[in-house]
Amino acid sequence: MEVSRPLKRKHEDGTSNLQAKRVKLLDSRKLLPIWPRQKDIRQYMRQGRVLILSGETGSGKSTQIPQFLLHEPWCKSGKIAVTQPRRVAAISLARRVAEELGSPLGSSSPASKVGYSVRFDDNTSPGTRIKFLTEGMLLQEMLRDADLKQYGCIIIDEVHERSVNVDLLLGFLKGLVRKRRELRVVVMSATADVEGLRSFFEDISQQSDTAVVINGTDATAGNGADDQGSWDGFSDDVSKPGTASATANGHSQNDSVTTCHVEGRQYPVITRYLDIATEDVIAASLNRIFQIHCKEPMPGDILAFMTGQESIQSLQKLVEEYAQGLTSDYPKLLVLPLFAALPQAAQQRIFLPAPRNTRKVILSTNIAETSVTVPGVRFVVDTGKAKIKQFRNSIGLDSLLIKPISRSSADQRQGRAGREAAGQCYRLYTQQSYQSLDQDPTPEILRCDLSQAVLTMKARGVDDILGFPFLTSPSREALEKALLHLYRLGALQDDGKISPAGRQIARLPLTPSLGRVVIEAAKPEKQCLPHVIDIVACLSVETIWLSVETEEARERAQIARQQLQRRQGDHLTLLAAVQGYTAENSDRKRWVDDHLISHRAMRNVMDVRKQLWAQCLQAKLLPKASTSSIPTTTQPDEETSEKILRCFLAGFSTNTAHLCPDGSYKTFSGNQTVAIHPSSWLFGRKAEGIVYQEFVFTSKAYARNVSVVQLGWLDDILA
Ligand SMILES: Nc1ncnc2c1ncn2[C@@H]1O[C@H](COP(=O)(O)OP(=O)(O)OP(=O)(O)O)[C@@H](O)[C@H]1O
Repeated sequence: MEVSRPLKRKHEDGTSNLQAKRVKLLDSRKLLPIWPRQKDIRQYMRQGRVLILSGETGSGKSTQIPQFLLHEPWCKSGKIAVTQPRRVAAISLARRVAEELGSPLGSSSPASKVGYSVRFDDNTSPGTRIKFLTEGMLLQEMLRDADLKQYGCIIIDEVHERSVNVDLLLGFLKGLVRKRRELRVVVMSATADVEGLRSFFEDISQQSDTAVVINGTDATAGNGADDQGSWDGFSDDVSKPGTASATANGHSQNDSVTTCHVEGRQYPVITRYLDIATEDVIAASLNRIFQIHCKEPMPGDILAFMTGQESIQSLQKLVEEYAQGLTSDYPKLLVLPLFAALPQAAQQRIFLPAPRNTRKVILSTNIAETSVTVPGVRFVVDTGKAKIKQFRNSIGLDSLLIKPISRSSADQRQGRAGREAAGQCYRLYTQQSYQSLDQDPTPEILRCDLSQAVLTMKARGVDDILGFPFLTSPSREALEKALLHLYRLGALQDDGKISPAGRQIARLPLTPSLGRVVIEAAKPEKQCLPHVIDIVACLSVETIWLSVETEEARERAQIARQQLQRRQGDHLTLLAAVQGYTAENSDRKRWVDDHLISHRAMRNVMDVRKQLWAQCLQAKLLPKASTSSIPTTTQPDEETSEKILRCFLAGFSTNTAHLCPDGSYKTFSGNQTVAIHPSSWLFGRKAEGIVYQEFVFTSKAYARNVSVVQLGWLDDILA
């Protein structure tokens, strides 16, 4: 008794805190533009199986729709999946919806109703009813359960981004709603192409044997009035069932596809443009951040959209330097970077309130562009640019290019202000430039290498790739190229079906090329998987090396990193860095400082290394572990070094080049000139052949992460 009483009280306190928060948040939920539409939306979902929902940013789509549907009779036996393009949004939305429902989050309690699942982090409990997950994770789940039987409803959020994964999901879901008559699908965004989506789903009833139109009063649907349990009442402010308001363009009740538009945003956002265009967006951002900081009252955090990790880190340095020069009359500034390669814990810091008398300045890539509400943000600074993945036909590879964003991306960015109060958005480009932007981003499926997408389809039983129902069909040539690439990787058999190796690759959270490297390294004749995992983990972050800008810093780095550098190139140098770091047991911080390596990046590498190790154990690519900790790999001898590089060659045979008499390098496929990037250890050195991980375009075509290969090794592979 003595022991259990305090525990019980703690539990009760925890529950009552959650409930108090739920009640408090209910008042703000009722003010959202979507709130008065909930009865309509529930009604649409009883009558039809697919709802295409558009509504302004901040109207309440991502947080409210799953809650509106949770207690519907048709949803009782299934979970609700809500997909997000990025993990940062999936996690923050799950946290918010758990609070709004008065539920613990994820695996923290069996009573939790809300959880999330992102790459390397499944935070759900057996009681999870609403699961936020990245698009890639839902596709991964389809490997185990092709019909997604655990779900009664799939919500595809932010569909306008048109990632390859979203297009694949839409194609699979079109087939699934035909097959599973009880499944409901909601597709939503602030800037969705509603008509295109409606006609995509239009024929789900016509072509189906099983599709039936579900009547709003039949036993399957029920009227729901008694089914709400402890759900927060909605009947106070809603319109009558079935009454479509002027803005709702729901189709007839016999139609399986319904469209609905939710009008209005909660708070206004004033948008300002530059009068004269600027090229130097870093200087313009710096200027704007300090103008806001010095003129605008507190509270009011700033969210600035930059192109990538490098521009974020440069701007962070500048803002911090300038902030030191401000007098104590001004509030303090807390700069928080946000980009994909940042560890999850560091990403989540943006959601914490700023300390007293401090203004948060979040410098982000487009990962905060959609779905997220960053508490405290009143000002958005938009550079109008983003790094966009694009397939370069000339070299046959994907590369990241800095490009102007679309108008819908600009509107999404603007929508990050005005979520808790009125906001302002500063666009660092002219109004004319905004007008000339494309309305929507080009679907990724039209601009990227499709190998991963095709492998995803093959692994989920789609043999006729050309017959797959794509929302926008990629070219036949692009699909054939992907099929050929997968065939060369050994992921497809002669008959075009997926091979056993292809299945293993599809289960790894890696590109097919890197997956092939891992599979190769596990072969008995190679046996270098632990080394390869160390290297692949390093390649998952943008770079582990701290940037060195001045000549003096470069010389210092040269000396500091001398012990780690390997004449064979960057892959083995990265391996030496991981080995040095993991072998250092007393002071890793000092070790990274001594070698001019980013501690943050290295911690991230350790995280990915751990996850990859676990996945390889699960896939039986590694022998069962005798200990739970990952051993430090040994320095590879000459023979092992060759094996490691040959593994990379197996995955990246198309990323190879040979030395020409004039000292330049020409790619084997495409005969393009390519230079070794200055960040590479091989920069300025000569080798008869090279293999590289990626192409970067700045002033010219550069190969990054490069290693030496012997031309003889290539004969086997290119034959
Ligand atoms: N983590 C949070 N902290 C504070 N308020 C939040 C949070 N998440 C959501 N909200 C509130 O709920 C509102 C609705 O958010 P929600 O994400 O559901 O809108 P949305 O229509 O999906 O927006 P978008 O199209 O921009 O993704 C926000 O404007 C904000 O007021």
